[in-house]
Amino acid sequence: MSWDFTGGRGGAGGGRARLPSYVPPHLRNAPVANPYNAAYGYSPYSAVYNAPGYGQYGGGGYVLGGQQDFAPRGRGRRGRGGQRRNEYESSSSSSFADAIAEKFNELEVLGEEEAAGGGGGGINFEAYDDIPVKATGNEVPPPVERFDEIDLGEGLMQNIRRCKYSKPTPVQKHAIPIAVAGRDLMACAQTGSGKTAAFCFPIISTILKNGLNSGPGGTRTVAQPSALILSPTRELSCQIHEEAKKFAFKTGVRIVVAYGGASIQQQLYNLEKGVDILVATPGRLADMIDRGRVSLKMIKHLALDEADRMLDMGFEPQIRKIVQQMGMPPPGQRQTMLFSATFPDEIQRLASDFLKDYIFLSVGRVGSSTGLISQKIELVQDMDKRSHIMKLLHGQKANGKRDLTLVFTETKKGADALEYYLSMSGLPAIAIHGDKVQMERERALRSFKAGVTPILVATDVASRGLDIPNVSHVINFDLPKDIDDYVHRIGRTGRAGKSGLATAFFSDQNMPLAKPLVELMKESNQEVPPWLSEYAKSSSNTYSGGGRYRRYGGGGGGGSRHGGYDDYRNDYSGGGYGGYGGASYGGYDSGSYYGDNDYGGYAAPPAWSGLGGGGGYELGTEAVVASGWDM
Ligand SMILES: Nc1ncnc2c1ncn2[C@@H]1O[C@H](COP(=O)(O)OP(=O)(O)OP(=O)(O)O)[C@@H](O)[C@H]1O
Repeated sequence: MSWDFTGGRGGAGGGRARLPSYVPPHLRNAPVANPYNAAYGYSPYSAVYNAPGYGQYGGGGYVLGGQQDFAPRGRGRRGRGGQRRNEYESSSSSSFADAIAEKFNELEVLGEEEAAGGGGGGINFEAYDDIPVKATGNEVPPPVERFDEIDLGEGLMQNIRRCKYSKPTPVQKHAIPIAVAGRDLMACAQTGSGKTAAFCFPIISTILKNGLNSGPGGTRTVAQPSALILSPTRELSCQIHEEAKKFAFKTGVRIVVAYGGASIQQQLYNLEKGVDILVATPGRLADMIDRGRVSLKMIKHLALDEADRMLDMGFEPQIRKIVQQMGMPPPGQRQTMLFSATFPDEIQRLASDFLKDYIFLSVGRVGSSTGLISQKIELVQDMDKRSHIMKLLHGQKANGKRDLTLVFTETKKGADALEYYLSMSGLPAIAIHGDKVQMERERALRSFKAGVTPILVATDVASRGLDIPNVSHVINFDLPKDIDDYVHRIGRTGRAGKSGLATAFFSDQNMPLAKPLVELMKESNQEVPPWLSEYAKSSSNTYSGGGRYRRYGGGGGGGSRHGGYDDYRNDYSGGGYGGYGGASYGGYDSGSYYGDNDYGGYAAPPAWSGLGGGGGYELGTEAVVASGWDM
């Protein structure tokens, strides 16, 4: 990938997004357009990591093997000008991604042979070879090896070829046939493994088969989408919207996005033009329903991305209201699909209320990180963190490392302070968190993606789902309290078969995380520093683990089945959800992150607690309101 910031992005054509006029802190009062580019330059991000194959695990699942190389991410080619606009696109935002979508029409459609996997776009996804796959439930539809084994419809197939998705990823191989068969699905697959397409393709394909809800130019005042995709953050909803538009390009399927912090009038206007698929954050959607502008009574497909987060204590009441009390057809009359990289049992249990006769699919050592990410944990006390990160970033610069670096802090204030510190020290950094207005958030993300400000300091608002090419390094300046949050954070790198580095600063305050961190690193074949193993041993007597929910544990107290999440129904023995003994990580860490979000103003519900050892779950009494997750 090459970068040119002199007149828009890439190639020679017109109609591209201009760089934002925003000037990041380090550049204020400086005349240079892109000092990082000047100082560092950019190079292609092309490393392919050959991860060791994972072993199979038993228990009735089917196991995938063989070659699974697939094409690079569907960014397509840059270049060739033109201002043509996708006639079906909504125009809610003139984002950077919009400019890419505009160019989509220009992309060459691969020939059948190439699309069937001949070329694979030059990237070999050997990392996914022998990945363990398990599907439980009644009459599980068999997986496919190629997209054209399923009747997805010619329009969608063309777009798949345009995206240069030459082969389905493992989660797509399994999830798409299940979803196209109309089955409910709870799917757990590693970060960056292609879950978005896994739920978008079946939705688009089924809508195409069943007929469009409303063509462009309709004038409904109450929008009645037939599919709803919910995600926890505004940025993620925008990203899903952009992806879905590419998949539905020129098919006539209308996709609209609704999220907080942006003009509701514009979004309502987009809905009036007709909508088949609504991508939304919960707060804005509830607002639109309350205003009588959206009706859910025609919903045939419901997808929750980052589903464990959506059913986590901060969101669960809102989601339950939307799904159960706002006119949506009940399970059985709609299809429900839940996707995430992590799926604690307690969340699975909650989620099962929304599903009927569902299939649980786990792909990869789910809940663990992918072997594509090389993890480094360093012992750094709080007072030394700043000097340490400076060394790290300067080292990167000296090594010619020119890709993007994402730095996570625990608090919004911490993010601002670190942004300022780095900027003042001559490093081009910008912050994103929930106290920034939406425009600032979007600008920060754009500036980061474009490489203008190649260091993004973020709270957990950026920890899930975001697919940013070229993020080669994730630094946990502050480690999260919960191991699953760590999994999602480091998952911003090492995506779609590429390798990445994740460095974490571990301080005394992170002792509760030592044990789950060691387990996770071992599962991902990472080298565990001896001091961390020692910490893990000593902390395991004191702490019950670093997670809010149970991650591991064998049914009936028999230790670990495998490292990660499994269908919670396997634990069910008719008398409650007990038997979480053995290696179970229970417990709830206080200090978690239920801050403001885009529907704002709710009191954080009671915390889950006491999940280890005895089984079941109970409500605790502490309502924790803190800093990181903020939309
Ligand atoms: N079949 C495919 N061939 C090539 N690239 C693909 C394919 N499917 C998805 N991708 C690319 O892989 C990248 C990651 O996909 P996606 O964002 O859907 O991952 P994810 O599993 O949802 O990750 P996360 O858990 O972090 O949300 C995207 O850039 C996407 O375009």
